[in-house]
Amino acid sequence: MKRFGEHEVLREISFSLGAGEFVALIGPNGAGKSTLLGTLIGLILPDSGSAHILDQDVAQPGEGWRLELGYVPQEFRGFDWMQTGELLDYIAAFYPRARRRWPDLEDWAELPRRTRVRELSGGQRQRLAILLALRHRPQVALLDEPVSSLDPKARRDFVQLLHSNCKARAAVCLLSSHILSDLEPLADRSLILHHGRLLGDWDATDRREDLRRLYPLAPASSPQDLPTTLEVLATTAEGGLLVGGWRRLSEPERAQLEQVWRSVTPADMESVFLALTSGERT
Ligand SMILES: Nc1ncnc2c1ncn2[C@@H]1O[C@H](COP(=O)(O)OP(=O)(O)OP(=O)(O)O)[C@@H](O)[C@H]1O
Repeated sequence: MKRFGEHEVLREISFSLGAGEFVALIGPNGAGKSTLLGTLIGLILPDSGSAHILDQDVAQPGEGWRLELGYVPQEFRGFDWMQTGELLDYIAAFYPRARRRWPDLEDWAELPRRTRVRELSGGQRQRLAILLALRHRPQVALLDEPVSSLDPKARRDFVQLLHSNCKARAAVCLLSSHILSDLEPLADRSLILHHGRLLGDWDATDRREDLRRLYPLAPASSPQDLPTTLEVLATTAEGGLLVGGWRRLSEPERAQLEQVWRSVTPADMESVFLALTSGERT
């Protein structure tokens, strides 16, 4: 739990991150994503509770743990007077020589080494923050909206690079973003945060196969008529439903249900996000 004054910003959140997982952290503005990431990196101290990544208690970092972390902040500030090359060399000095390079990431960033940080464009500044945080190929990458200022090609290439690295090195990657189309095809899991609570933690297969959006075909369609194996997770303003448990239905049950409800496949990340955060949850 984390409180700022009287405001409870994170509540009863529990999840674990395992090796090789590429996880999307999504939620509306003010949901608590940055606070959660700050807690995981050890920058923000929770008032109660604990957080573990790869079995490591983040409040009690063991020797070498910091070397295995990479954190991309939502906004990169400071070092304005330095040239980007100087800053990269300066930060590299904190890491052992063998950990200072990720050539593909450096090629992707295409940063002019002699330009001062204050003269970089917003997107270049974001590329610099990414390079500073990840060039040592950490085992745990925590990224707070790292792609919001990047152009579409840079965004796509970066997310793919990050994903390939995560899989090749069995690293953990937790990435918050509002651009769900980037994450949809790659995320193994999606965590949905709203008002400081974790509303959902689905792995991609569960979300695709087990969740469905249903829309009434007849005015008389009522959630009470649904098979009891289905769980209604949220209702939307248009009378639609987000349901879980689709996998457990037999073919005849699905056919019967589809006479009165139109089932929309798949329940993609965006529709699940919208139903849970703007619909009425049950
Ligand atoms: N240092 C602080 N002092 C007081 N309140 C804070 C502080 N940092 C964050 N908050 C509050 O905590 C809540 C969560 O903020 P947070 O930045 O974690 O949200 P977020 O999900 O990252 O939002 P966004 O998508 O807009 O970046 C907000 O209501 C915010 O006003």
